[in-house]
Amino acid sequence: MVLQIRMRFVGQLALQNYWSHTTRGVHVTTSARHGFFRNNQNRLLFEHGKLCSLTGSNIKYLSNVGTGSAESEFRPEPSGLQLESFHVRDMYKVAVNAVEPKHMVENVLQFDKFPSILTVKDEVYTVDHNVYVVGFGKAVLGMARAVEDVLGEHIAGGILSIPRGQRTILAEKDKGDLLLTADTKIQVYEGGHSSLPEKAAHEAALAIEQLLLARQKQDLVIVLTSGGGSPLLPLPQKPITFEDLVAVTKLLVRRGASIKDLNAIRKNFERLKGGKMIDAAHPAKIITLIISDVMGDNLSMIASGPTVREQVTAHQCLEILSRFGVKQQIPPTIHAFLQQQVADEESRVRFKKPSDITTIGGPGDTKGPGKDQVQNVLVGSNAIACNAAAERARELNCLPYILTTKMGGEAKGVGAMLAKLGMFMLMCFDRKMSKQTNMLKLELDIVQHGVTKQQVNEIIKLVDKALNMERDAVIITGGATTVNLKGDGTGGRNLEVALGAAIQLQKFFNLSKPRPIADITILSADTDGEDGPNCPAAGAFINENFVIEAEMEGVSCEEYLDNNDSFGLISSVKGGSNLVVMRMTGTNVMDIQALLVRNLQRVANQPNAKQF
Ligand SMILES: Nc1ncnc2c1ncn2[C@@H]1O[C@H](COP(=O)(O)OP(=O)(O)O)[C@@H](O)[C@H]1O
Ligand SMILES: O=C(O)[C@H](O)COP(=O)(O)O
Repeated sequence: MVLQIRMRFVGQLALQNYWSHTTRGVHVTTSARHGFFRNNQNRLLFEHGKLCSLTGSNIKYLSNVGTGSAESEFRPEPSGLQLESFHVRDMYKVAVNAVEPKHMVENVLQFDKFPSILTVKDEVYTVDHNVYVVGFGKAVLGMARAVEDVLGEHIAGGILSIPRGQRTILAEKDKGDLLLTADTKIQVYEGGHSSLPEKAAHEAALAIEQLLLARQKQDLVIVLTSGGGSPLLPLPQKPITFEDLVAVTKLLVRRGASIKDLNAIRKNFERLKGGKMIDAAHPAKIITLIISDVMGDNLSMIASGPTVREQVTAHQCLEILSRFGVKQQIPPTIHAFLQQQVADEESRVRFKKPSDITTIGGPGDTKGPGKDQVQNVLVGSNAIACNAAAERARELNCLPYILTTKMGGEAKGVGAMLAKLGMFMLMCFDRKMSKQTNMLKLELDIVQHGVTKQQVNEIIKLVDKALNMERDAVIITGGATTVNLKGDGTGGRNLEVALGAAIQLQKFFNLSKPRPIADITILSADTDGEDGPNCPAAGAFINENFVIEAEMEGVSCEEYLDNNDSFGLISSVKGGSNLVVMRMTGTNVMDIQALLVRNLQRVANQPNAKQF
């Protein structure tokens, strides 16, 4: 059977072509150096005059690559996009659904109506129209709705500080179950959409402080915290002003400060963070329900630990400001605030024994006020999302391996590492390839990036198993990378991970002659649905062809990356079809990466491979 396909030229290509598809394969003649053909269903990609990839509604996998001739195998595919991209996106979406805030909170609240007893893990509370709810973060709206559903009329009041536009977006996405009830007693402030605090969030923080200061012994305060809570609760210590707080945050964010460093600063400079909320609510009891967006789920870090006591010293803050080279640029009020603290700390050390300087309620404190007043409960984390992604991978006939839920480091470097890992796995699938590329060097690079030797061995075993079981292999990672901002483009860390991966894959493919047949797909996306400020995408997925595809459209990945314009680039390639667009999800457990490496031998062995 011969299939004739009408094609149109894309880009400035001078191609002479003849393409027929028979039971045995695809035959191509081309004078193109680079380029691709595309019609509605099919895409042919050339590099250096050679056919290097073919994707389409029912054509994939070339077993012999070279100018003029190639064989293909039959495989059904949805709507012209590669199946792997559907798989990795599916894993990501299932992961996000698994950490939807409402059911995570419902899991830990057990309420007996008669006689009005609330049980949270091992703690028991008497409830009688005495519950106040405060919350700040990207996931607290759905969390508050769960509290409303469980405690109903017993809620006497409350205040939430959430990202701007979140209610509208969730309503538009048909996520009414994450919105508050019609007769809610909880007031909502919307403001802030990034690490930088905004005025509306400051007003929310002032209102929350007022609500807490008015609490009595018989009251129960439920504090809902989730990632993104820190910038949604800005309340500076005097004499620091709100504007000063914005200024110092801006300086640190631009220098690529991690959330750990930012939050250390916030705990010292602000009056509801680092456990200070316990004092504000005293003598009421507090239950804090937490969805984690920090690696390792350290509760004092999430939303800057409002109910977890930790004192950050002036010296620690000065070290952070120096490390990022911004010490000379901080506003004078902050300078004065820190100098005063240094003087206080020094006089305390001079006049007291070391055993006396333990912070009351801090680590090691057993008798400070508020010790029994607060119950901090972790209800959701990145690990839950990664496990769900792995489970989905199994359902999709892949063998998954969760490499880490603490993936940190510079975004594009992490992308490059994932690409190297993908190449390494490809060679494990097909040892012949290791003759073309130095496998040992790849392994060393991966280990240098923090993957342990034991993990490498486990990945090798995973690939062996995938070969035996005729499955594809998937590596799942979770965490949050950082970006050292230099340019003024639009983007986010996940888009930079994807671009870093694409560039690294292209380097391999340029070096390896002939160009290897590979199928490596890498997705990186933020579970909150928005990757970076003003970025309409959650992340992106790429494969080994992405850089060439970008070049075909006249754009250079490196240039865009240098300007931190990862969104600008990926949205302009193939109409942005590599973007993962979610809009706000109403949850936030950092990011997810999925690296899918196809077992090409499995595909070659498929019974329907020769149906065409
Ligand atoms: N143009 C950009 N390209 C890449 N990353 C960016 C860009 N602008 C900001 N970022 C990064 O985005 C991060 C903030 O993202 P955001 O979505 O606001 O917060 P969250 O960490 O809660 O997801 C910061 O780490 C910042 O360095
Ligand atoms: O933008 C930020 O600074 C982070 O989202 C902060 O996260 P956090 O609210 O957990 O501190």
